Amino acid sequence: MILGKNGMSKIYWGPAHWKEVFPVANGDRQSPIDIKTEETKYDPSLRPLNPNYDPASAKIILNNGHSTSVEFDDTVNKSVLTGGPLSGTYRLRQIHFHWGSNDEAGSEHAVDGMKYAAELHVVHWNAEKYSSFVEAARQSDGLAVMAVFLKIGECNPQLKKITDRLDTIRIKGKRALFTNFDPSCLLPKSLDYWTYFGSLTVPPLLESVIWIVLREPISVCSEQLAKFRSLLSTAEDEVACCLLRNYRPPQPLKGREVRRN
Ligand SMILES: CCc1c(F)c(F)c(S(N)(=O)=O)c(F)c1F
Ligand SMILES: [Zn+2]
Repeated sequence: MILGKNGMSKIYWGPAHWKEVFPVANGDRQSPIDIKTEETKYDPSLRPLNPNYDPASAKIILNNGHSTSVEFDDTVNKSVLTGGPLSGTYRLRQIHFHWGSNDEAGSEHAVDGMKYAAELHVVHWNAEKYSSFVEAARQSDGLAVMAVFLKIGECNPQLKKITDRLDTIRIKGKRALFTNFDPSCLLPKSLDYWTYFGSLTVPPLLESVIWIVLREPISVCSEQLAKFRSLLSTAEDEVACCLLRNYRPPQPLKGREVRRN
């Protein structure tokens, strides 16, 4: 672990320093990206997305200091994603969010330079080819992440199930039971998408993600976003610091193609 002069791991110094610890940060398939809609390519071979989730798979909601996530039981093929650009069955692992310090920015991906207020990531791994999430995360086709934009507007009643629990996991490391939840309730009406080959947007930035970015946003209101910002990035024994923003800026496309269905 490389520690800076302030005793903090360089990872916590933010995206500009990640390349010092993870050289892949300057790789050829980094995420997120700014999607230039005019340059996306229609691909007739792309199939409809087929998310199939069992609400009983939901287990816990937690604050890991970098985001809040809902973790699912991924020991069996109970909640899976198939179709779209994917070959085979990808098992649901967790969902988490990215947001900013105000409503003007917060999403990781951008569309023609425009950022949304926040972004939901639904993380899956290729359980057909690999025996664990950790192994899959090291393979070029190991992970599939569905990204959903959150646009400022009406309060979102489905998101309320999550934002109402955030005050019980304010401190980094806190977790709470969270079951009977089907993340499909957070998907927009249309499952039309853009897809491209990319990476984790958080360290270790592994280039193992097939990104599936839904074109239609869901709504979120300012009061709901304020609850995400009141989460703490610090643990019990540390000076409290709010998790005000946790998005990585767009990375160079490096010649990659973005396809659409
Ligand atoms: C469970 C570990 C994990 C991922 F697998 C992942 F894909 C992403 S992200 N932002 O690229 O979707 C995370 F932020 C993350 F923490
Ligand atoms: Zn993410």
